[in-house]
Amino acid sequence: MTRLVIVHPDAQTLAHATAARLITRLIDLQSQQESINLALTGGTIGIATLAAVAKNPACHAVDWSSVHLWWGDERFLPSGDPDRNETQAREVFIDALAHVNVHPVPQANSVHEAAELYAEQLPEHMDITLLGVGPDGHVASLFPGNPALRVAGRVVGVENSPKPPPKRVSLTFEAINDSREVWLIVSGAQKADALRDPSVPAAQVHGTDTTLLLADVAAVAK
Ligand SMILES: O=C1O[C@H](COP(=O)(O)O)[C@@H](O)[C@H](O)[C@H]1O
Repeated sequence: MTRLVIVHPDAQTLAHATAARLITRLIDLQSQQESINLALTGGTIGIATLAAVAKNPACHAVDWSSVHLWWGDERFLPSGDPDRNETQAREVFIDALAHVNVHPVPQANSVHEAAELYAEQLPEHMDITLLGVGPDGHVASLFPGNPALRVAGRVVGVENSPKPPPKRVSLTFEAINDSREVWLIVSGAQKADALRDPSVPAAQVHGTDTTLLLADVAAVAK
Protein backbone atom coordinates (compact mmCIF):
# COMPACT_ATOMS: atom_id res chain seq x y z
CA MET A 1 0.00 0.00 0.00
CA THR A 2 1.34 3.44 -0.91
CA ARG A 3 1.18 6.09 1.80
CA LEU A 4 2.52 9.53 0.96
CA VAL A 5 2.59 12.92 2.64
CA ILE A 6 2.90 15.77 0.15
CA VAL A 7 3.32 19.30 1.48
CA HIS A 8 2.76 22.50 -0.50
CA PRO A 9 3.64 26.03 0.64
CA ASP A 10 0.11 27.43 0.98
CA ALA A 11 -3.58 26.69 0.47
CA GLN A 12 -3.78 28.11 -3.04
CA THR A 13 -0.81 26.06 -4.24
CA LEU A 14 -2.27 23.00 -2.50
CA ALA A 15 -5.59 23.40 -4.31
CA HIS A 16 -3.99 23.87 -7.73
CA ALA A 17 -1.41 21.09 -7.27
CA THR A 18 -4.09 18.66 -6.04
CA ALA A 19 -6.30 19.60 -8.98
CA ALA A 20 -3.44 18.89 -11.41
CA ARG A 21 -2.72 15.59 -9.64
CA LEU A 22 -6.40 14.61 -9.85
CA ILE A 23 -6.67 15.41 -13.55
CA THR A 24 -3.54 13.39 -14.30
CA ARG A 25 -4.74 10.47 -12.18
CA LEU A 26 -8.16 10.43 -13.89
CA ILE A 27 -6.53 10.44 -17.33
CA ASP A 28 -4.23 7.56 -16.27
CA LEU A 29 -7.16 5.56 -14.88
CA GLN A 30 -9.12 6.12 -18.08
CA SER A 31 -6.41 4.29 -20.01
CA GLN A 32 -7.00 1.25 -17.77
CA GLN A 33 -10.74 1.06 -17.03
CA GLU A 34 -14.06 2.03 -18.56
CA SER A 35 -15.50 4.15 -15.78
CA ILE A 36 -14.28 5.89 -12.65
CA ASN A 37 -16.05 6.43 -9.34
CA LEU A 38 -14.86 9.58 -7.60
CA ALA A 39 -16.21 10.71 -4.22
CA LEU A 40 -16.07 14.48 -3.71
CA THR A 41 -15.63 16.40 -0.48
CA GLY A 42 -17.06 19.71 0.66
CA GLY A 43 -15.25 22.18 2.91
CA THR A 44 -12.97 25.12 2.24
CA ILE A 45 -10.00 23.44 0.61
CA GLY A 46 -12.18 20.73 -0.95
CA ILE A 47 -14.27 23.23 -2.87
CA ALA A 48 -11.17 25.32 -3.72
CA THR A 49 -9.62 22.16 -5.21
CA LEU A 50 -12.72 21.45 -7.33
CA ALA A 51 -12.68 25.06 -8.55
CA ALA A 52 -9.01 24.63 -9.48
CA VAL A 53 -9.86 21.48 -11.49
CA ALA A 54 -12.41 23.43 -13.55
CA LYS A 55 -9.93 26.28 -14.12
CA ASN A 56 -7.05 24.00 -15.13
CA PRO A 57 -6.43 24.07 -18.91
CA ALA A 58 -6.09 20.27 -18.84
CA CYS A 59 -9.55 19.79 -17.30
CA HIS A 60 -11.05 18.85 -20.65
CA ALA A 61 -8.38 16.22 -21.29
CA VAL A 62 -10.45 14.09 -18.91
CA ASP A 63 -13.33 12.19 -20.52
CA TRP A 64 -15.87 13.28 -17.91
CA SER A 65 -18.60 11.17 -19.51
CA SER A 66 -16.98 8.09 -17.97
CA VAL A 67 -16.57 9.69 -14.53
CA HIS A 68 -19.20 9.13 -11.82
CA LEU A 69 -19.29 11.77 -9.10
CA TRP A 70 -20.46 10.84 -5.60
CA TRP A 71 -20.18 12.59 -2.24
CA GLY A 72 -18.31 11.47 0.86
CA ASP A 73 -20.83 13.49 2.85
CA GLU A 74 -23.72 15.87 2.40
CA ARG A 75 -25.44 18.40 4.60
CA PHE A 76 -29.15 17.44 5.01
CA LEU A 77 -30.62 20.51 3.33
CA PRO A 78 -33.04 21.06 0.43
CA SER A 79 -31.72 20.60 -3.08
CA GLY A 80 -30.07 23.85 -4.23
CA ASP A 81 -29.38 25.14 -0.71
CA PRO A 82 -26.11 27.12 -0.87
CA ASP A 83 -24.72 25.17 2.10
CA ARG A 84 -25.12 21.79 0.40
CA ASN A 85 -21.78 20.34 -0.73
CA GLU A 86 -23.48 19.42 -4.00
CA THR A 87 -24.59 23.02 -4.68
CA GLN A 88 -21.09 24.35 -4.03
CA ALA A 89 -19.49 21.68 -6.23
CA ARG A 90 -21.96 22.39 -9.05
CA GLU A 91 -21.23 26.14 -8.94
CA VAL A 92 -17.44 25.92 -9.15
CA PHE A 93 -16.87 22.63 -10.94
CA ILE A 94 -19.71 20.43 -12.22
CA ASP A 95 -21.49 23.16 -14.19
CA ALA A 96 -18.28 23.63 -16.22
CA LEU A 97 -18.26 19.98 -17.35
CA ALA A 98 -20.19 18.39 -20.17
CA HIS A 99 -21.72 14.91 -19.73
CA VAL A 100 -20.46 14.03 -16.27
CA ASN A 101 -22.51 11.51 -14.22
CA VAL A 102 -23.67 13.11 -10.98
CA HIS A 103 -24.96 11.05 -8.03
CA PRO A 104 -26.02 13.46 -5.27
CA VAL A 105 -27.22 12.27 -1.88
CA PRO A 106 -30.99 11.96 -2.42
CA GLN A 107 -33.64 14.12 -0.83
CA ALA A 108 -35.65 12.16 1.76
CA ASN A 109 -37.83 12.55 4.84
CA SER A 110 -35.00 11.81 7.26
CA VAL A 111 -31.20 11.50 7.29
CA HIS A 112 -31.63 7.78 7.88
CA GLU A 113 -33.87 7.33 4.84
CA ALA A 114 -31.44 9.39 2.71
CA ALA A 115 -28.56 7.22 3.94
CA GLU A 116 -30.43 4.01 3.05
CA LEU A 117 -31.26 5.28 -0.43
CA TYR A 118 -27.66 6.38 -1.07
CA ALA A 119 -26.29 3.05 0.16
CA GLU A 120 -28.44 1.29 -2.46
CA GLN A 121 -26.91 3.44 -5.22
CA LEU A 122 -23.24 3.37 -4.22
CA PRO A 123 -20.80 1.37 -6.32
CA GLU A 124 -18.92 -1.51 -4.71
CA HIS A 125 -15.98 0.77 -4.11
CA MET A 126 -14.74 4.23 -5.04
CA ASP A 127 -11.64 4.58 -7.17
CA ILE A 128 -10.75 7.83 -5.42
CA THR A 129 -12.29 9.39 -2.31
CA LEU A 130 -11.42 13.02 -1.60
CA LEU A 131 -11.72 14.10 2.03
CA GLY A 132 -11.25 17.37 3.87
CA VAL A 133 -10.37 17.37 7.56
CA GLY A 134 -12.11 19.61 10.11
CA PRO A 135 -10.26 21.35 12.97
CA ASP A 136 -11.70 18.65 15.29
CA GLY A 137 -10.33 15.90 13.03
CA HIS A 138 -13.64 15.00 11.38
CA VAL A 139 -13.65 13.54 7.88
CA ALA A 140 -16.74 13.47 5.66
CA SER A 141 -19.41 13.91 8.40
CA LEU A 142 -17.80 11.50 10.85
CA PHE A 143 -17.32 13.69 13.94
CA PRO A 144 -15.30 12.66 17.01
CA GLY A 145 -17.52 11.01 19.62
CA ASN A 146 -20.68 11.04 17.46
CA PRO A 147 -22.74 7.79 17.63
CA ALA A 148 -22.68 7.70 13.81
CA LEU A 149 -19.07 6.49 14.04
CA ARG A 150 -20.26 3.15 15.37
CA VAL A 151 -23.12 2.50 12.93
CA ALA A 152 -22.65 -0.53 10.65
CA GLY A 153 -23.16 -0.24 6.90
CA ARG A 154 -21.76 1.99 4.18
CA VAL A 155 -23.76 5.20 4.60
CA VAL A 156 -24.99 6.71 7.85
CA GLY A 157 -27.48 9.40 8.81
CA VAL A 158 -25.76 11.83 11.19
CA GLU A 159 -27.58 13.88 13.84
CA ASN A 160 -26.20 16.46 16.28
CA SER A 161 -23.20 17.41 14.14
CA PRO A 162 -21.21 20.01 16.13
CA LYS A 163 -20.69 21.90 12.86
CA PRO A 164 -23.88 23.27 11.26
CA PRO A 165 -26.09 22.01 9.87
CA PRO A 166 -26.71 19.40 12.59
CA LYS A 167 -28.15 16.79 10.21
CA ARG A 168 -25.95 15.17 7.61
CA VAL A 169 -25.42 12.00 5.58
CA SER A 170 -21.96 10.43 5.45
CA LEU A 171 -20.05 7.49 4.08
CA THR A 172 -18.90 5.30 6.97
CA PHE A 173 -15.35 4.19 7.70
CA GLU A 174 -16.28 0.90 6.01
CA ALA A 175 -17.16 2.59 2.71
CA ILE A 176 -14.28 5.09 2.84
CA ASN A 177 -11.72 2.42 3.66
CA ASP A 178 -12.97 0.28 0.74
CA SER A 179 -11.84 3.03 -1.67
CA ARG A 180 -8.82 2.19 -3.76
CA GLU A 181 -7.37 5.64 -3.11
CA VAL A 182 -8.10 8.05 -0.28
CA TRP A 183 -6.79 11.59 -0.62
CA LEU A 184 -6.92 13.78 2.50
CA ILE A 185 -6.64 17.46 1.56
CA VAL A 186 -5.82 19.69 4.51
CA SER A 187 -4.92 23.36 4.81
CA GLY A 188 -4.43 25.90 7.58
CA ALA A 189 -2.93 26.13 11.07
CA GLN A 190 -6.34 25.37 12.65
CA LYS A 191 -5.96 21.78 11.37
CA ALA A 192 -2.46 21.19 12.80
CA ASP A 193 -3.63 19.70 16.14
CA ALA A 194 -6.02 17.31 14.36
CA LEU A 195 -3.25 16.06 12.06
CA ARG A 196 -1.09 14.95 14.98
CA ASP A 197 -3.91 13.27 16.95
CA PRO A 198 -4.13 9.50 16.32
CA SER A 199 -7.57 9.27 17.99
CA VAL A 200 -9.55 11.46 15.56
CA PRO A 201 -11.59 10.12 12.59
CA ALA A 202 -9.04 11.52 10.11
CA ALA A 203 -6.46 9.09 11.51
CA GLN A 204 -8.78 6.11 10.88
CA VAL A 205 -9.11 6.38 7.09
CA HIS A 206 -7.01 4.86 4.32
CA GLY A 207 -7.27 3.54 0.79
CA THR A 208 -6.82 -0.13 -0.12
CA ASP A 209 -4.04 0.85 -2.59
CA THR A 210 -3.05 4.42 -1.84
CA THR A 211 -3.43 6.95 0.94
CA LEU A 212 -2.31 10.51 0.27
CA LEU A 213 -2.07 13.32 2.79
CA LEU A 214 -1.97 16.49 0.70
CA ALA A 215 -1.36 19.42 3.01
CA ASP A 216 -0.01 22.93 3.23
CA VAL A 217 2.89 23.89 5.50
CA ALA A 218 0.61 25.41 8.15
CA ALA A 219 -1.45 22.20 8.52
CA VAL A 220 1.61 20.01 9.18
CA ALA A 221 3.37 22.54 11.43
CA LYS A 222 2.89 20.34 14.50
O1 LIG B 1 -18.65 20.26 6.88
C1 LIG B 1 -17.73 19.77 6.28
O2 LIG B 1 -16.47 19.99 6.74
C2 LIG B 1 -15.33 19.25 6.30
C3 LIG B 1 -14.08 20.14 6.45
O3 LIG B 1 -14.37 21.46 6.06
P1 LIG B 1 -13.32 22.66 6.19
O4 LIG B 1 -14.09 23.88 5.77
O5 LIG B 1 -12.86 22.72 7.61
O6 LIG B 1 -12.21 22.36 5.23
C4 LIG B 1 -15.53 18.74 4.88
O7 LIG B 1 -14.52 17.83 4.60
C5 LIG B 1 -16.90 18.07 4.74
O8 LIG B 1 -17.08 17.56 3.45
C6 LIG B 1 -17.95 19.10 5.00
O9 LIG B 1 -19.27 18.61 4.88
